[in-house]
Amino acid sequence: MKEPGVREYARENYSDKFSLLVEVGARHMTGQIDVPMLMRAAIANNHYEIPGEAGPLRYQSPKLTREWIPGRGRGMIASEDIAAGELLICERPMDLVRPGDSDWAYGANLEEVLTQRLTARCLNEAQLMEDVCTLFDGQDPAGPGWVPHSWQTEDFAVPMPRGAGTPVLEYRLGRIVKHNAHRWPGCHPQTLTPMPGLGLWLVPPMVNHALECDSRPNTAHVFVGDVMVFRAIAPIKKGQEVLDRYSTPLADRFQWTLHTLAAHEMRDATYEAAAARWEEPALLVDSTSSELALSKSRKIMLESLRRMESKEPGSGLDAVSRDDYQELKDSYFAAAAETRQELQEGRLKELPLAPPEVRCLNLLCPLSFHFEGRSSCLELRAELARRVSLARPFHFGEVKLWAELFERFKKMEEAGATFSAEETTLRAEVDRELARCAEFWQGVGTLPASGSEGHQLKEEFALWVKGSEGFHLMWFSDFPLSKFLSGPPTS
Ligand SMILES: C[S@@+](CC[C@H](N)C(=O)[O-])C[C@H]1O[C@@H](n2cnc3c(N)ncnc32)[C@H](O)[C@@H]1O
Repeated sequence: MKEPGVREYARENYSDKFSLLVEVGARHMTGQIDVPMLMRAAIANNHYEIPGEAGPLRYQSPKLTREWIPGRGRGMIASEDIAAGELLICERPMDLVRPGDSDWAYGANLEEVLTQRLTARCLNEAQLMEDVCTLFDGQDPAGPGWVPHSWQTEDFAVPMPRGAGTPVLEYRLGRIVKHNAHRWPGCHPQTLTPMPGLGLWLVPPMVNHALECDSRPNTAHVFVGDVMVFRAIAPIKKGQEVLDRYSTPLADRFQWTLHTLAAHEMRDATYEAAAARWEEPALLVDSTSSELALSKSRKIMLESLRRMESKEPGSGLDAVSRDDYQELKDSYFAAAAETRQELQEGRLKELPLAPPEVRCLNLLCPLSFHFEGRSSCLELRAELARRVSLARPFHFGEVKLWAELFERFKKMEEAGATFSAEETTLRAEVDRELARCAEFWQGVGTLPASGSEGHQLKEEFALWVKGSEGFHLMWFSDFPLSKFLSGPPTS
C-alpha cells in the first residue's frame, strides 16, 4: 500500500487548519511567499514577530549554493542565472533577543545574552546545534561542525554537542554570535520606543560582504517583523557570488563603516584609501601622494563643510549666514554632479556616496528650511534619497527616506497645506519612487501607479517601513509637523 504523504495524512487526520498550514508550507518550499501578507502581519503585531500561522518561512532559493571562496571562507554562489527582484532568502530567526524579553535589559551586552541562550538551548536541541555550527566562527575556516558525543549505553540523554558542560562550547557559540548575529530593528513592546534587538538567522549570514573593489552588492535585505527577506537587486549570472554590504550607505562618518569591518575582522583597502583622501589621512600607510588628492569640486565641498562644522557647537542656526548656507549648497551640488557624471560614464573614482556628503545633506536640510522654506527642505531630503538610491538601490536606507517623504506629503495634505509647483512635482517623484520600492520588496506585479488601489498599497507599505525603524533619521524626522507646515513654501 502506498504510504500517505504529509499532505494526505494531514488532510485525513487533522483539522482543516492544519492541512491549510501544510499547504502554506508546501508553497513556501517553492518560494511562493506572500510578502505583502507578511508585511500586514508585521504591522498587526507591532513588528514583533510573524505569527506561526504564516507558515514555516524557511526559504533559501535553490539557485544558491554555499562554496569555498579563496580568502573569504564560504560564500553563496549562484548555481543558475538569477533575475533582479528574485526572492533569495526568507527566514525566521533561530533565536532573537527582543527588547522586553526577560533576559534583556537596557544597556545589556546583547551578544552575551544571545550566546547564553544558545548555549542553554543547544544542549537540548540537536537540530539547532547542528544549524548554528554550520556558521562561521571566525577562527578555523574548516571549523568543527556538530559533533555529538558518541553514545554510551549508560547515556539516557540525547547526544550532547562536543564541549557540552565546558566553557569550550560557550566560547565557540560566542564566536559564532560575534561573526553572524544581526542587529534587529525592534521596539519596546510596552512603549513602542525604537530599540534594537540582536538575533541569529541561519542562511542570511552565509552571504559575504561586497568590498568596494568587488562589483556593487547584488542583493539587499529587509526585516518583515522578525523575518529576514533577501532579494537580488541586479541580475546575477551563474557562478557569480551573491554579495550584500554589511555597512549602511547612510554612514555619516568613515569610522562607522571601518568599525563594522573591524568587528568582522575584515579590511577594505579601497574604502580605507577613500577615507584617507577625504578625511582620515592617518589611515594612509604606504600610498602615494596622488592617491590623497580629491577632485577639485569635492575638495571645495569638504572645505565648506569643515567651515560649517567648526562653528561654535550649540550656537545653532544663528551662527550660519545665508552666504555660508548658499556656499555649502552650491559646493555640494557641484560635487554631486561630478559623481553623477562619472557614474553615468562608468568611470566612478570615488565612493558613490561618501560620509561627508551624507553629513552635508543632513546639515543642509534644516538650513534650507531656515533660509529658503519648506519646499527647499523637502527637495534636499529627496536629494539624500536619490543619492542613496544611486549608491545602494533598494537598501532599506533608500526605502525609508522615500516612505517618510510620502507620509510627510500625506500629513501635509491632511492638514490642509497648499503645495507650491515645486512641491507638486516633487510629490509625484516621491510617489513613483515609493511605488518602485514597494513593488520590488512586495514582489508583486506592477502596482497601479495612480488610483486608490495603488495609493492604498503604498500607504500600507509606508506603514510597514515606519514600524521597521523607518522614520528616525536626523532633524527631518523629529521636526514637528505643525512647525514644518508654518514654514513658508519656497518663493
Ligand atoms: C557572516 S560571515 C559570512 C560567511 C563566511 N564567509 C562563512 O565562511 O560562512 C562574515 C565573515 O565572513 C568573512 N567575509 C565576509 N565577506 C568577506 C570578504 N568580502 N572578504 C573577506 N572575508 C569576508 C569575514 O571573515 C567575516 O567576518
